[in-house]
Amino acid sequence: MTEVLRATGVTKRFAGIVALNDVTMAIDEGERVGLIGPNGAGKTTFFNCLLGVLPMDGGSVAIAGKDVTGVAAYRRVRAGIGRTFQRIELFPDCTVRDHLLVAERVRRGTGRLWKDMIGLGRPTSAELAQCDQVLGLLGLLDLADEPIERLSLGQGRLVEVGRALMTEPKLLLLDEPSSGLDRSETSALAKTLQEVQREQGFAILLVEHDVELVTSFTERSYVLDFGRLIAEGPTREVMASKEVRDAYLGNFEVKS
Ligand SMILES: Nc1ncnc2c1ncn2[C@@H]1O[C@H](COP(=O)(O)OP(=O)(O)OP(=O)(O)O)[C@@H](O)[C@H]1O
Repeated sequence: MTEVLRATGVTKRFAGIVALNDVTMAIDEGERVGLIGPNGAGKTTFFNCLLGVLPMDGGSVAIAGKDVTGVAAYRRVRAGIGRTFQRIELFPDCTVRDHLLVAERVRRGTGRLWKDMIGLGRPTSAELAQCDQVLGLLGLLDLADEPIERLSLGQGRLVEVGRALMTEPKLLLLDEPSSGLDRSETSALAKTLQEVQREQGFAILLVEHDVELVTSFTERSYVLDFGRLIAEGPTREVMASKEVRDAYLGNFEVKS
């Protein structure tokens, strides 16, 4: 198995708070792994350290065997890490296809802002083909020319996933994809994600408060509490452990 992530001893402080304390995690290609813990445990901070959005105070990060500690975020994307956002970070007037095309240019490093600004930055046929392939995988092809503002929240989440897939990640970080979705929208999103993930073979690290989704979607989980890893192992065993239940299960949102 090839490792897509090895994070070792990741430590992050904000003023007096130790948000991450010596966190170590490894993920193999194609694995679906959960990262869970109560509010303020450090999950988003960990994502941001992996992505290079936040500098770390200690530790190292390797993506697909390449040490990216201290490396800029866009270079980490090219090394194989992708993400979706908890809050949908989309531009309401732009079409679904436009959102994906922008991401493709980030990966290739062919962002041509000056050309885009004077209308010369038309997408190439290869860019359009890749975009339509990803839209097809996610069942969004019929919506390609729709402005984002016409989409449901669930469809918007899939566009976020599509945008991340355009960078061809080996590891996709999903930040609370079920947030704001009802049970049936969450199940539909999970089903599509699972199908696409199986077909494409990338690994997923999922931050999620929805216990049902984490339990059904991930094989293994890590549990953070006050910035420390307090448990790791097969998700069902982790969820059943007393230490984990004591730490935070009372805070979990179980959707009916
Ligand atoms: N930019 C920041 N400045 C200061 N403190 C921060 C900053 N970002 C996070 N923290 C603190 O670091 C700790 C971890 O926060 P983080 O957002 O990573 O937790 P989380 O597990 O993602 O929580 P949630 O489930 O609520 O999203 C918290 O105590 C938080 O207040």
